[in-house]
Amino acid sequence: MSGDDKLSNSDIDDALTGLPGWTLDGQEIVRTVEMPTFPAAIEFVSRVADAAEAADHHPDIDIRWRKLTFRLSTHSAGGLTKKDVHLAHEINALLPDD
Ligand SMILES: C[C@H](O)[C@H](O)[C@H]1CNC2=NC(N)=NC(=O)C2=N1
Repeated sequence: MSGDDKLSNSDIDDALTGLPGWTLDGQEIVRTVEMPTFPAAIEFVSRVADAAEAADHHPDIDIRWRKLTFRLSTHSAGGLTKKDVHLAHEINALLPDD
């Protein structure tokens, strides 16, 4: 299986088990996080942007004051692939501990 292959439903379920905060929404995985301030939210987006560029894989990002929603899917595959799971793990790793 290559990184561009669409994941099966059971692969997606397994991946979500190891991805705290992420949920499935149709063909995408989604996580909303809240930062303490708007500047902190923008700084976090910048760190995610660096990870996304390094991975050559880019989330859709919704910014509302200090609340950020990240949506991941692989456009070229029309669904979820390992690339989405990897980037979701990277985004989680950038978050401060709860
Ligand atoms: C050429 C480049 O690899 C592609 O355009 C990448 C860029 N970032 C991407 N990001 C996402 N989320 N899905 C893609 O299919 C995608 N394709």
